[in-house]
Amino acid sequence: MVEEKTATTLVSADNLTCIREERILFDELSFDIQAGEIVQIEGPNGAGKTSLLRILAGLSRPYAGEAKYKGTDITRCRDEYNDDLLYLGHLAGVKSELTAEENLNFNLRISGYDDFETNQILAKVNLSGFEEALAGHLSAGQHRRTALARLWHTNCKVWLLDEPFTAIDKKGVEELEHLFLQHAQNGGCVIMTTHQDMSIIGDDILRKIRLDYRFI
Ligand SMILES: Nc1ncnc2c1ncn2[C@@H]1O[C@H](COP(=O)(O)OP(=O)(O)OP(=O)(O)O)[C@@H](O)[C@H]1O
Repeated sequence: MVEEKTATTLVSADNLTCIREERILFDELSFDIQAGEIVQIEGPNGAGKTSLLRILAGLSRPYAGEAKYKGTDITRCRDEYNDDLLYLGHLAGVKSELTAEENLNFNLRISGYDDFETNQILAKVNLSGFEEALAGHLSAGQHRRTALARLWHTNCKVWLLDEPFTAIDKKGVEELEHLFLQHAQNGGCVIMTTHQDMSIIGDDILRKIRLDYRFI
């Protein structure tokens, strides 16, 4: 029984505590996220959602507790975890001085991919005709789509996404929801923060982890 659970657990929080500026954002937070799950970290502004995602990504350290990948502290399996992790933060690594195509090309190459058609991937995020546009000249939604494009070409199982729907129109949100469902069905997991209501991923599918801050 225990073996079965361990086999499908991808990401775990094991008694995570995060303190910022003398404020406990979360305390002894524990959960396991299985392959096939779509998870929303929810809570008010400042509750610690981004802080939690950054800890799960290994970008910052918790005050106490461990973030784990397949049952191992992520600091002890960093190479394997990094190979399986796609993290898209607020700023999402899009450089204004590069074109949409150059940005995607760069992001896929530093992730180790060398066999892809940037134009085909950009078409999936509705950026056909904008391949040569400087990212700094794109609209907010198009800029965000440039960052999100790499979700359409990845082998990473664990997707950690900070506000993926920001500035994305209704149709784009639905397309992303379909992609998340497909990723979960293929054995991946999606862990995201969002204040956006979803229309395709219903409450029967979506798992919510709520953060509510309190003071020391
Ligand atoms: N490196 C840091 N140093 C000091 N304080 C920080 C740091 N990172 C985050 N904080 C503080 O921790 C709190 C939680 O920030 P966080 O970005 O995790 O919240 P959030 O739940 O993602 O908020 P939002 O919904 O507004 O995006 C905020 O009050 C923030 O100012």
